[in-house]
Amino acid sequence: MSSEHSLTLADYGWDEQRDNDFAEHAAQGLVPGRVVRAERGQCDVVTAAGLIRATVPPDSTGDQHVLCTGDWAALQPPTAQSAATITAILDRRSAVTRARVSGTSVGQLLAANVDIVAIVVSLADPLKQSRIERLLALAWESGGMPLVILTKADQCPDAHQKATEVADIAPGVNVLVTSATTGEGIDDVRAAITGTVVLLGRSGAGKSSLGNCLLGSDLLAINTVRDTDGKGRHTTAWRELVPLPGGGVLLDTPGLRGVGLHDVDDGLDQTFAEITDLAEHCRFTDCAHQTEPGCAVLAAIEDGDLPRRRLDSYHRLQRENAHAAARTDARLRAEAKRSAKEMGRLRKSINRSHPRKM
Ligand SMILES: Nc1nc2c(ncn2[C@@H]2O[C@H](COP(=O)(O)OP(=O)(O)OP(=O)(O)O)[C@@H](O)[C@H]2O)c(=O)[nH]1
Ligand SMILES: [Zn+2]
Repeated sequence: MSSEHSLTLADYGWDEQRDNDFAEHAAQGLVPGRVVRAERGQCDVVTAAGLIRATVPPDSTGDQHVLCTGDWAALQPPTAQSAATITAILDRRSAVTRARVSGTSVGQLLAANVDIVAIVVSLADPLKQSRIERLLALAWESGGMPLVILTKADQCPDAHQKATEVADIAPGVNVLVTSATTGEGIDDVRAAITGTVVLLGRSGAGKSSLGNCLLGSDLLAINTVRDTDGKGRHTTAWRELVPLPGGGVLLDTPGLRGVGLHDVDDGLDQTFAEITDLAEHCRFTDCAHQTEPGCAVLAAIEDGDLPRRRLDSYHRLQRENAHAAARTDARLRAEAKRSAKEMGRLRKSINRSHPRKM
């Protein structure tokens, strides 16, 4: 009996509101589960009966359901004849999305239903403010609450000075100083975590080390999990979603190389909240804070109240975001051209292979 079986769905973040919302699915004999790892067409899901593997059929338009770690789903439970099947994805309360590295117009979902988006930054490396701002925009946009966790404090003589610098570019965001080596700040992180937390940061930032600290001795439970699909098979599954001993759930993403922005207008406004506030006092409501007369943002720079770098960074990220939006528009136009005939053919073939309404 592994410790896996003493866990309940509540340990994975299931709550009363979800339970209420699920009533209509439950009436159809479906069960809830949370995706701990998603692949194309298949995923590992934690249900009240343990971890199972489920298939993910195409949705009613023929597109693959885009499932992601952290999603809650309604499942048709497995039978002697067939594997479990995902029939619906429950409404996401939040979603972390980035532009795809390939530069296509569709965003890539990194994590779903996260309450805290923790940006992990190593103090052993020089601070890259714009990188933090970029991740903050992504975090704000997700609908989760951003948090900055500075790691490797033991490698940095002026860790708290650095924390102040980071706090200056992260209005409204809690900034914590930690070390996985000395244990500094780990309790602060525990105290700051509610619900599901995702760690975002570049490779080597110290995410795994931090995760290990938070997990304590339960870490080994990550890799060995019993497959309970009723067929008695035992498999080893790599999971990206793990309950923390003191409460909360850790969502582990693979190290991020490039993080392109995708549709983050609001996220940028929250990241640069002091600029957004100043902008309300510009003479023109559509002021771009470039050369306009009566610009309150430029006046603040002039007065030394706002660093020039902050505005430059804001403009740069806005431009990048606008480019991503233009790509999306181009894709939507191209999709609209797809012939009705093609769509009809697609639908027929789906109805044949999946007679049940999704
Ligand atoms: N001195 C010191 N080193 C640390 C600390 N945390 C992590 N490291 C080291 O930094 C390196 C990278 O740490 P990881 O935890 O693997 O980083 P990561 O962000 O998970 O990296 P990816 O898995 O590649 O995304 C390892 O050599 C760790 O031992 C710390 O608090 N202090
Ligand atoms: Zn202005």
